[in-house]
Amino acid sequence: MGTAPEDGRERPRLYLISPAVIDLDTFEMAFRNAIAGGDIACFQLRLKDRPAEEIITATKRLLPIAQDAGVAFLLNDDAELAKELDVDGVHVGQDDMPYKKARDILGPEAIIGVTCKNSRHLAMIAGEAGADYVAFGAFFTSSTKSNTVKAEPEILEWWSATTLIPSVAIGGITVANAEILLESGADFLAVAGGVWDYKDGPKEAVTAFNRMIDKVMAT
Ligand SMILES: Cc1ncc(COP(=O)(O)OP(=O)(O)O)c(N)n1
Ligand SMILES: Cc1ncsc1CCOP(=O)(O)O
Ligand SMILES: [Mg+2]
Repeated sequence: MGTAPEDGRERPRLYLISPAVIDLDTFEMAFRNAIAGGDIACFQLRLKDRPAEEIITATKRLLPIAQDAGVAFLLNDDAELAKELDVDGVHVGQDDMPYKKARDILGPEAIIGVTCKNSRHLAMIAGEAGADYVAFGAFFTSSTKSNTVKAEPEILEWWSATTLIPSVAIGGITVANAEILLESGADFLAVAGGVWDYKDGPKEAVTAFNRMIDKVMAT
């Protein structure tokens, strides 16, 4: 997913997250529309607590679409399934498989991100262990996930001043509230509801997020 160069800030990018439950036919259309809207670095299939068969079926349908568009494809939680399905990586939380075990399963090329909530300590541990990114949040109230810890934008400032390992900001992010996170140094904006529930549809949401990123980069 890239590391910021020493001579300046790399352009932040969008990290798309699926809804926790989907109708695959409907979602495939929404996913194609989102991709048509502009730059997306990464997609995480987060079918929360759904049967493996459902995740496998969805991955087989959505992975080629992501690959054609150059969007990295990650699974949530399950490194074994990520290996079996040959996707680009996995996101693990503090109650999931430990980072090290996920790395052992997936190998050195895989993208592995770790949830760090609002904790500098967890981020240091994940970064030192070799995580490809650390995820901070939830910065805002999320309609996708209820059991979250509140994070403050200052942690993004501190992280970007401390290390070159990319940060992912997550939790209730919309076009309307993303600016502070970008100004605070977020490398990626991880968004579900802010894209899928956008008033004008997912394509326009992705376009609007990219416009916001360009605006912040220009100032
Ligand atoms: C990019 C990103 N950041 C954080 C999370 C949350 O992971 P986790 O704490 O394991 O919670 P669940 O998503 O598994 O409910 C994430 N999935 N992605
Ligand atoms: C998985 C996750 N972890 C913290 S908040 C969240 C949900 C992200 O979805 P939304 O962008 O709709 O808040
Ligand atoms: Mg998890």
